[in-house]
Amino acid sequence: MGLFTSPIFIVGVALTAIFAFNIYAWTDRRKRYASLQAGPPPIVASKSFGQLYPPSSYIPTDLYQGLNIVIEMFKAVRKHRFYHWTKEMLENHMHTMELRMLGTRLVMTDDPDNIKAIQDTQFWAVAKSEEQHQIFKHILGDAIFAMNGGQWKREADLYRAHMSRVRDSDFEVTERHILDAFDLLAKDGSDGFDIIDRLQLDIVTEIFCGESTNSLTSDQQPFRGAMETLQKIASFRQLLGKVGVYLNDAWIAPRAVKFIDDYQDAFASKAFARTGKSSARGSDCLIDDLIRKGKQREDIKNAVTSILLAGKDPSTTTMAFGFYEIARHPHVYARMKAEVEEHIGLDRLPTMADLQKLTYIKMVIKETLRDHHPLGFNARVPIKDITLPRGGGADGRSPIAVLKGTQIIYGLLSLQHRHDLGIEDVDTWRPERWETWKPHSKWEYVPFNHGPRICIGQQFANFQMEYFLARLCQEFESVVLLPESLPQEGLVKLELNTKMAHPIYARCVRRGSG
Ligand code: HEM
Repeated sequence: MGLFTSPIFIVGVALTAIFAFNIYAWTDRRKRYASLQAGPPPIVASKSFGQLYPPSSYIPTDLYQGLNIVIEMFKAVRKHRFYHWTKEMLENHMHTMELRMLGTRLVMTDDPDNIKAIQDTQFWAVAKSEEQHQIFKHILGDAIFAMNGGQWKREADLYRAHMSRVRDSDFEVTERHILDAFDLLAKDGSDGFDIIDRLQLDIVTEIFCGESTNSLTSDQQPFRGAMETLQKIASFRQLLGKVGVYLNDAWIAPRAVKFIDDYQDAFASKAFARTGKSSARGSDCLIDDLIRKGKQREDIKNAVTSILLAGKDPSTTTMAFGFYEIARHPHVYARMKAEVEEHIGLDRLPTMADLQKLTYIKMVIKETLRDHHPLGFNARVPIKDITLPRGGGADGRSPIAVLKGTQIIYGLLSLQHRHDLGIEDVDTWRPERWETWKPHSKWEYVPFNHGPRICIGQQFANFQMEYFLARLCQEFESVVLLPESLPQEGLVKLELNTKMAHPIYARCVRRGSG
């Protein structure tokens, strides 16, 4: 065996190359920090969270550093305590910190000034990352959620025309599916989360994709099952950072990938068939409109699952947590019922003008969005070296540098639970707070985003949630949580959004039945 082929030589060369690369990367980063006149935020170093590496003494050992953090993170996710885990770290690191895990560096923050910079003042300097795009490819594809720049703006304009308002026909569609949902809710032992999720799926498929899935009237839920599998895998891949990008959903769940592909295909085929007929140019739903605007088959397939996720998941989570809280707080439900009886009565369906008068129900929704933010976290990547206003210096109030390509994760759930921002009983669900309280700044309450990338469906979502709660009050005398429901305060299941960790078993008694 020659010198150049001996294992010791090869290992030696590899180690020297890794070392040289690390030194180069380290020197480069120091230069860039110097030109931005700011350093990285505190770096999370150990299990105790208390120790920090001052940025200046940073040792170039990215590859293995952070293994302990990765292990802790997965333990927290398994116990549905990822949110607690990040919140504790953020509190111990002045609300902005750097995590180094398996070769990935990410900045995490729940500082309102940083969130303002990301969503508004430095909006064009940050983007949705290519890594996220790859990880969520089978769910979100190349549609609006993955787009950036001019392409995103054009797509958002197309969506806005359909999603930013409520049409008269939306009332009829919503009511029809709500009646199916109420039949299931009236049965003891059913899971409120499951019913609300099916309700939202049926409504959104009908309104935006032209045909309802009618999952409430079927025992088979293959689409929801496949989507849940892919969302779980994507969330897992996301936690693995760069390593996760190289995994492939099809290796882990080939059947779910195939099912979703076929499902998108079926929707696209029907939509092209509808819009292709010269006599009837399809319906006025979003999907048909996208085809009329020239979108190709692959765009339509991507749009189907994006629309379903955007239109269903956050509303489901909010409505389900709202339902859970109402079932635990009978005095809240009593006040909601009184409001509906006063402004609408029991004999007719709510109109848009009626919904505007339901100020207490609006508070119930606002409080649910505060206490149980349905997205929980969000992410962006700078497309050039930038500074964010907070997180540096001894008190965390000086700017920090975030280099191009670094993942920035911002915590919305933890932002809305910050004790130090002056919110009384911050961890208590209390709709009445909204009678006298409002956030100091709009950047302390961010359920729908602010800035250019604000939720396009905000008005539609509020309509759906208000209508559902008003109809619940008209239909059911009482909604009471059953003892078999496990407590789920602060627990969240990470599946792209922050879903409920456990089913909600409640007894819903119809008016006049008892
Ligand atoms: C409680 C319910 C909802 C909440 C809290 C919510 C929240 C959000 C948030 C925070 C974003 C920004 C995502 C990002 O920055 O990556 C977003 C985007 C979006 N939402 Fe919603 N959403 C809700 C319901 C809906 C509904 C019902 C629809 C459809 C009718 C919808 C359509 C969209 C769309 C299309 C986007 C993409 C906007 C873009 O990237 O420009 N949302 N939503």
